[in-house]
Amino acid sequence: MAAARGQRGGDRDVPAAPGAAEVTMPIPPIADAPMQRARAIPEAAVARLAVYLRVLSGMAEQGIVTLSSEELAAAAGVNSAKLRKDLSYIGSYGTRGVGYEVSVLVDQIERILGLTRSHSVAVVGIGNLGHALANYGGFPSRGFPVAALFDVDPDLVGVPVGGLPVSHIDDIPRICTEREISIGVIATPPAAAQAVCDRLVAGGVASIVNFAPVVLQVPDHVEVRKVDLAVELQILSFHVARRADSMNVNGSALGNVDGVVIGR
Ligand SMILES: NC(=O)c1ccc[n+]([C@@H]2O[C@H](COP(=O)([O-])OP(=O)(O)OC[C@H]3O[C@@H](n4cnc5c(N)ncnc54)[C@H](O)[C@@H]3O)[C@@H](O)[C@H]2O)c1
Repeated sequence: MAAARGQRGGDRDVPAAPGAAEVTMPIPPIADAPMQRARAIPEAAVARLAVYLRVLSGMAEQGIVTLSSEELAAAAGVNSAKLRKDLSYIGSYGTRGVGYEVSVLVDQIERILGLTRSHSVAVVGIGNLGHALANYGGFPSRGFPVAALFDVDPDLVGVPVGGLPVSHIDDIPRICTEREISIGVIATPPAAAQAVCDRLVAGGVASIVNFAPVVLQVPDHVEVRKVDLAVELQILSFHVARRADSMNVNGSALGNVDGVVIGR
């Protein structure tokens, strides 16, 4: 059981859309980047850095050596001013007339995101979602090997999923400690999520991705990211409603959705 619980280390929704309210996050300690420890990066910018990294990695695979901020911004779907601001957080300003060196930028972003070493992942709840996550080949190649699977269902325990046998949840603390699991993914029904979270914390897991629609209570040193596709759909719905509403206003520059007045 987690001893001290509090909200500081509790759920944080994954930033949904560019332009969402920005929460400042301290850069985690990175052994080989001591100069950057003291700086803080807005949480939404951290999410965008991960997007830039994905785009840059694809470009590196295509043999692209340098690119301009406009090119990278277009490929990442953000405006170039925001991109330059994001890259300034990591001390990367590019070279006038040349742009950014792809390999250098990849290294810098990987260091800031703490991706210079791999983070072993445990998935708990091997149902529909857990099966998909366990079988997804994209995690190991991005530095997140799935190293443990857990479920409570006796029909699943011992059965390999994605090449890894499912273990019983009673073994979460021991196996997580032995396999040095750093990230736990919770894909159980909501009623089971808190107890599963407590077991992961007891096994030394300090980063949790929670798919269950429930707010988890965790000690301060534990970071929880809550992933909720329904929230993403609701945000899209909000933007659709906002666009439709502003069209109905017939040429007016303002729209009104559910009592919220939105400037265009
Ligand atoms: N966030 C999202 O976008 C999103 C999308 C889909 C599902 N979900 C959520 O993810 C969770 C899983 O959804 P699903 O469709 O895979 O459900 P599922 O019913 O197919 O699978 C749940 C699994 O959890 C296991 N389980 C039950 N109690 C457990 C416990 N105490 N410890 C360990 N395992 C336990 C079950 O045996 C089962 O294998 C649900 O909470 C669902 O609401 C979230």
